[in-house]
Amino acid sequence: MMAADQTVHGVPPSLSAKVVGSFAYLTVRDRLPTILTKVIDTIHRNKNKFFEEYGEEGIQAEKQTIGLLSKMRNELQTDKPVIPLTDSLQDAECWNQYLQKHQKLHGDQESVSWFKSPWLYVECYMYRRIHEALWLNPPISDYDVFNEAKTQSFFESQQAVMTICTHLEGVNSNIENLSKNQLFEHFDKLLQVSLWGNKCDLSISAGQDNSQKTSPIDSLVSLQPLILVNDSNTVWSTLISAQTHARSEKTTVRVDIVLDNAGFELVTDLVLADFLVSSGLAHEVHFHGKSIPWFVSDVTAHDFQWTIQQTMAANHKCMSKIGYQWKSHLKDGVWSYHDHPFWTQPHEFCDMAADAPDLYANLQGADLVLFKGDLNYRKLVGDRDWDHTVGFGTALQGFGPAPLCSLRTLKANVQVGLQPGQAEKLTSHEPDWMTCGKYAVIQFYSSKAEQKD
Ligand SMILES: O=P(O)(O)OC[C@H]1O[C@](O)(CO)[C@@H](O)[C@@H]1O
Ligand SMILES: [Mn+2]
Repeated sequence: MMAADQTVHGVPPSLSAKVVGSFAYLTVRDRLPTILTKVIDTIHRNKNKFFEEYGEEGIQAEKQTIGLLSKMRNELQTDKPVIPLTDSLQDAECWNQYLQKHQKLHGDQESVSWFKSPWLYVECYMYRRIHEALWLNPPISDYDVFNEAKTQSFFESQQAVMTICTHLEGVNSNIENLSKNQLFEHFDKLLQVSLWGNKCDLSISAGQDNSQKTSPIDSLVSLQPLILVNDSNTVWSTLISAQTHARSEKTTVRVDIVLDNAGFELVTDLVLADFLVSSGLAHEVHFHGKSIPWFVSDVTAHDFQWTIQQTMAANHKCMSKIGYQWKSHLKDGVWSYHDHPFWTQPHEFCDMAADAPDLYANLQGADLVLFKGDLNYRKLVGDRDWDHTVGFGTALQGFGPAPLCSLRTLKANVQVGLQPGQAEKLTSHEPDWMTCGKYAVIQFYSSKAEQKD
């Protein structure tokens, strides 16, 4: 039987809470129970709302959901085995098969547990169990327990949202007269705004306010040295060659954005997508979101529509104008929103071709796929204990449906593709450089000829 903590064919072990004192360990020991306690509090605080909407049934559902969540928190804190899902949702079978696969790998059921199993697996599992607890309790099955935090974070970033919309409006108003160099400069800025938008997630802060308070454009220069890998030139040349190819073949350029967080980050992604379309760099943008509430702040279909509605309804001329533009992009099919159960499963992305072949085939139709955020990065590289100098292409382990780029602020202790000595230097100055959210990467990979490693 293969031990999960061995390096197999050069692939290092998964990060796991079994390494006492590691970031994974501290997350499972401290941050996940804190998030669960907040979830329980939120449901309890909404008791009267449930009563008003559903009467006594709503109160019963609230109690039972809290019971299930407290039980899970106890399982987590006492390192109990991971148990199968009991709801009959579409993906439950797949989750249970994944569990069986891990049990077989270890030879016994006890060793698949909160602290002993891969961190990526158990952290994803916690969010799926939160969904199960609600789902088993109609009439509150569809309640998004993170909704309040997401809307609050959007409103707390209002000033920054207005600034970025005003900036975009200025760029768009003159876009036809811009030289290629000027276009690149705007592209580069908006790519970085979208990158730093990823600082604003609510999972690393265990649900505490983490919104954008300063001007997203003015801060770019001072943030530049904190980008540890910056492949924005390659991303640009990928788009330019896609454009040239599309012209000669009379086809279109399609960019996919695998979204991460709602709130300010989503606005920065929409701003980038708007620029891609208005500059003619892309003709179509496909957004990919989550089909269930996920990692506190991740975008669901509801958050996506809500954000566009709020932008339209804003009492600010540029913002509202841009909101209407976004709505018409959706109506015209220039933009589209997609979700797929694979995004809320625990798999590494190298499993996608085998486990979600339809999604893999879909992404193959893109000229560029942008993966936002930390969790997507962890899944791209399998959340494994890679040496920092291993190439991004190697860590992807065969995943590469299209040229891709990760835009990620570092919030978990995995990072590949660094120069020899770069990690050591960072560690000597700032031991928590991988988890403090201060550093970032714009990291590109393509299996085509221009690939980097
Ligand atoms: O929203 P992001 O950028 O994916 O960040 C969420 C990250 O926060 C964490 O909860 C930090 O441990 C990770 O699990 C996850 O990678
Ligand atoms: Mn997130």
